[in-house]
Amino acid sequence: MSAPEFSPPSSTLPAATAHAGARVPAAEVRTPGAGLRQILRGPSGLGTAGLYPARHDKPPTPPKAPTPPTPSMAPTPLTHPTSPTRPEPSSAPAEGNPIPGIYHHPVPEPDPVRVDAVSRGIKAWALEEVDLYPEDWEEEFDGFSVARYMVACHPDAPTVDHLMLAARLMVAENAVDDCYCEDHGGSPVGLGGRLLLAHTALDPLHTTREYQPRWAESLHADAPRRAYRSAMEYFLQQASPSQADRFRHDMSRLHMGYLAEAAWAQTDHVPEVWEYLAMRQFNNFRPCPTITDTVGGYELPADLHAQPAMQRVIALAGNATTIVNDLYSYTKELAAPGRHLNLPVVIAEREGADERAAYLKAVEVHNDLMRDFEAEAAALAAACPVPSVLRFLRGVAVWVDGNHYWHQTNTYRYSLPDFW
Ligand SMILES: CC(C)=CCC/C(C)=C(\C)COP(=O)(O)OP(=O)(O)O
Ligand SMILES: [Mg+2]
Repeated sequence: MSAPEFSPPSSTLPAATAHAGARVPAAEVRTPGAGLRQILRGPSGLGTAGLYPARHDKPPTPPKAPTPPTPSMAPTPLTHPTSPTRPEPSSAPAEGNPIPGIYHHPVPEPDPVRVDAVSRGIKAWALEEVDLYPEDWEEEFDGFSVARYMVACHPDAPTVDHLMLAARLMVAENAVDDCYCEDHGGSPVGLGGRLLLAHTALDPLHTTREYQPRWAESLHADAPRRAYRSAMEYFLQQASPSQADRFRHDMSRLHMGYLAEAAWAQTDHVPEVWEYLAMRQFNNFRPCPTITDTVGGYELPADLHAQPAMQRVIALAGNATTIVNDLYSYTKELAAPGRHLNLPVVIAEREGADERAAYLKAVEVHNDLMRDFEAEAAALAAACPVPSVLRFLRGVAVWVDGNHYWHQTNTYRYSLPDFW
């Protein structure tokens, strides 16, 4: 199939929010033209509501008390054994406040039935299939709430098994970050070698008969490699070859970002703000939203994914989601030993701003990235209204929203600074 021609997004095209129910200050709302609204809205006839599982017209009201799971969707029964230990709580009410002034879109509470199923499945995988963590990390594993995260980010996944693809990769990616780079024994020293060898769990070594078995054995040598290897094996059962290659490319980007962060940490270098943003474009959530089509059970063709306009949309979305992390994890990172770079810290250091002013400027940077993402996504949707493109753009937008939801509500992990 050849890609339809479309021009690069133009700033003269009307911008649009891709979401109903966005809480945007009235002055900031730019109104899309009727034609563009129609494209962004997609089909609206009888029976099309199921295409927009995350769409809602009003911000959700937080539940007052835990509600029993309702069978609102019928997930495919999990084939995994039920975990012997307690999975993350699934039906607790959402907690946490959004950062004042942050531009975001609230999402409905993730389906508790699915959260429960993914929670059990991921715990069983972590404990029984990849021996991911020692017992005393269990609370932290549960507190991460990966099931709630993934169910919020992928409301269009056709089955729980599809959600499990995203959940395993998310856990594996965090295991590499924790064990190789950060909290759990990570260090910048020797990181390049560790990351490269772990990367071969995603992008296999092709070598001679003599050396192949030693490599294959190495993939079981530590938790990050076991997790990468297994999560990728599952992913390959569902992904097409080009979806798998897209994922490998995004993971190479991620690993390059980890290396730049580590190099700066080793020399205690604080980059300029734009340099930090460049590093964070690579040390980034990008590999997560870009699997939205695999998790959704369809494919954005490789030639459409590779279009510069699509690449720009993906990069802006990844950058917005990652600066969300910098903002919500700010106090956690300040409390950690040593200096941990994040956008407010770098702005304070390089632009001579006090902590509060730097933080508020970082919120504005995030908001600008979000608006640019939405404007470029709207322009691309208008220029290339191919169904897989429209669904992929919606999938990325929903991932952005689910990611904000998870950061806001993960009060086990994050808390806001006292700036307001
Ligand atoms: C899931 C995934 C691809 C993560 C890659 C990069 C990453 C770990 C983040 C974007 C999160 O940033 P950070 O390391 O600062 O995480 P915490 O603030 O510790 O939650
Ligand atoms: Mg962080």
